[in-house]
Amino acid sequence: MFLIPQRLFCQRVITRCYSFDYKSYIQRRRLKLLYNNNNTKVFKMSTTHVHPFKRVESTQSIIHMHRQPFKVTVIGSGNWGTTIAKVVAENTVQNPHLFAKDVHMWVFEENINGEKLTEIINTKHQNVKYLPGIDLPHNLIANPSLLDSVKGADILVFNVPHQFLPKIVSQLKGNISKDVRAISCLKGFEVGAKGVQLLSSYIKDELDIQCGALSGANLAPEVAKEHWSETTVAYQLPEDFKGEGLDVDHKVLKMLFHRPYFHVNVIDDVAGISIAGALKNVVALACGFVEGLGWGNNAAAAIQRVGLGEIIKFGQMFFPESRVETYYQESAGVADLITTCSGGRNVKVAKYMATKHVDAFEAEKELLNGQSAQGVITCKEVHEWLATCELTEDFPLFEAVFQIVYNKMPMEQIPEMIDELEPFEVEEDDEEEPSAATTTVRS
Ligand SMILES: NC(=O)c1ccc[n+]([C@@H]2O[C@H](COP(=O)([O-])OP(=O)(O)OC[C@H]3O[C@@H](n4cnc5c(N)ncnc54)[C@H](O)[C@@H]3O)[C@@H](O)[C@H]2O)c1
Ligand SMILES: O=P(O)(O)OC[C@H](O)CO
Repeated sequence: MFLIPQRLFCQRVITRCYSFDYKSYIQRRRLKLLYNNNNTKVFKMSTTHVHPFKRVESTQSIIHMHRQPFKVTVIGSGNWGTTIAKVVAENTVQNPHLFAKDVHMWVFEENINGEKLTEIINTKHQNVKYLPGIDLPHNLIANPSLLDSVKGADILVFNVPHQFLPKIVSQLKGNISKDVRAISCLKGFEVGAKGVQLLSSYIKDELDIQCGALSGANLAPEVAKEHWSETTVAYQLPEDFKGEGLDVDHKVLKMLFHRPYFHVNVIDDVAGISIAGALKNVVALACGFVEGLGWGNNAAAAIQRVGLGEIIKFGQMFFPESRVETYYQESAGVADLITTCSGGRNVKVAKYMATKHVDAFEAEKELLNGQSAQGVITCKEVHEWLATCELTEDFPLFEAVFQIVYNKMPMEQIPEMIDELEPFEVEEDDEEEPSAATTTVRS
């Protein structure tokens, strides 16, 4: 009696989800109705590969029949916060078996010509200040109350400029169940008593919830206009993972963020994607300086080459769990460095500093209408951490950016500041009298 309607329902869902996506066919799995430990019916994926030109079930077929749909809240409503909220709200409508339709977006309330920004978003369905001209789904609800917006949420998507995170987290402390799962879309670090911390680790430690990250080559205005791009989501299953169909896992996250115009790859390397995302903003400032000086593409490429080296070195030194492959294989790695250095806000701010002879804060204020160039804060945090470790000389580009932004060091001196003065060892001739085994010289 029970199985018949359930099968019919299942077939209807599968029919809706047919796809002809050739590229990802090898990742697809046939849907199987299995029994879990509690003898409840759940759907799992078998390892059978499906022919690319046959109709296949997409990952949308992952259904759980015994759990309420996940309720999702986006914390933040800036340029990227609103864009990701749009992506998420589009997916919750299309996957009602998996997600609750309505997505709350916490908005730091402000008045726009006498009207509240939340009211404008909820009536005109546009964020006129931070993402003008983009229509938002009607199931995206702007909420000015942080605590009300997270009430009953199963998944929190953090997306604010990282300087505001500590205050938000302190307000949430004690008001969040430890079963909640989170994804941080922020790019930056937290530098404090615990040393240099990933923002996902900071959220995890402060709120006692599992937290992954989303990062990629994603200029928000392009994603908002639904121009194709890729991103990387990284998430590790928590120790108290409740099981497939019952808890957030890689498949659920793919369904939450993947759109036809926003292709998601889900991996485990939270540290790798977070380090790349935070530090590329510092490199982008240096890129903006040389571009603003009119030095052209060769100089910009040199900055990116040195910058990538320092990003990888930073990761290896302070987050040995991060994987070097992530930096060149994932959208969150070198691809993000390239896109940010081509057209991001950090590069714009730095170019403006070079051409208008203003400081970073003035440039940000004059150019960005309340948005944030995160490299300005990150270069200071990185400097503070490296100074604590007495390692500033090992990261000459990061240090040069800090000195230019905070100590008025002339940006024209970048080439000298980042010149690689690596010591190298010269073998003594075997036949000569033994003296010191090696001599250290500088190039
Ligand atoms: N914009 C992009 O293209 C992009 C893309 C990928 C990642 N990111 C990252 O996403 C994160 C969020 O960036 P964004 O572009 O959404 O923000 P943004 O730069 O547009 O910043 C504006 C936001 O900050 C909020 N704000 C201002 N004062 C505040 C306060 N006192 N407390 C709390 N919030 C306040 C504003 O209300 C607004 O929502 C950043 O770490 C950024 O690096 C941005
Ligand atoms: O505009 P930026 O410089 O903050 O960069 C935006 C994104 O991080 C690019 O992926």
